[in-house]
Amino acid sequence: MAAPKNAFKAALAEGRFQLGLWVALGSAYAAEILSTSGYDWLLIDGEHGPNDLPSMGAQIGALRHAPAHAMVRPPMGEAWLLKQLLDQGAQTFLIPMVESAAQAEALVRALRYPPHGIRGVGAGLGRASDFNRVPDYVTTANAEICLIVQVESRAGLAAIDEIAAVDGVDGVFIGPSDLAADMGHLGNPGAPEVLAAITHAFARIKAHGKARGIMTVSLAQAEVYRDLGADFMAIGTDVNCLVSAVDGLRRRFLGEAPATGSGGGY
Ligand SMILES: O=C(O)C(=O)C[C@H](O)[C@@H](O)CO
Repeated sequence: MAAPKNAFKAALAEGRFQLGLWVALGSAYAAEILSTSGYDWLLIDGEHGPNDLPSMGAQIGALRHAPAHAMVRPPMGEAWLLKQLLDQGAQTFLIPMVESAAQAEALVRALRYPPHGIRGVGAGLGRASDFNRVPDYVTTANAEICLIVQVESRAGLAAIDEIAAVDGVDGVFIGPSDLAADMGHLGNPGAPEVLAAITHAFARIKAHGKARGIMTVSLAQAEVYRDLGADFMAIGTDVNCLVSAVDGLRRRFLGEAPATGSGGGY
């Protein structure tokens, strides 16, 4: 009996587009509610959501047997935290603020057992091995790890080829909000200069045979990114959907005009 198959990683390898949703409420209950909404993946946001290891672990558990695959974003790509999240059962990681091949190589090693990495052996205590009920977990886990690195700065763009070329990086996710901020377009991820940078980045990622990822809360922008060749994309967040639904409900009942705009530029 082996480590669970990573359906998201397999889909990317087969070129099947994967539709996602950002999950930042920090609630396992909310994650479970969303897990059967038809999205291929849900991003458990430990960078901007009110999350810690226990809350991320609970959300990983809520998605364990769900149709939607759990993608986990830690606040930063620290090996000690990745080790804990791996043992909690996470198999797909989105690591923010990657700006060099050396950083990407260190992440590859942090997510794998020796001899291919430095992951400490202790999954027998965790959900990853079904609490030590999977006898072949440690010898099969490496193959089911999916590493997505975030490029979201000018420095990261300058190193996009070296980063995408790293063996063990399965995909590169462009963070439009932080990239826009670093490019001088804070709050305006749709700026033409940012779109041009994303277009270039996608071409380079594709040239290295890696998956292209991105997120937006604008359906119009999502069409643009899809046409650019996004292989996996989040098209909204649980927080925004909750706010717009409940605020809109009250306005409609009271006959008020709908809210204008889609909120800030993150
Ligand atoms: O830079 C970006 O854009 C991202 O990385 C996504 C944002 O962090 C997230 O806040 C979207 O809600």
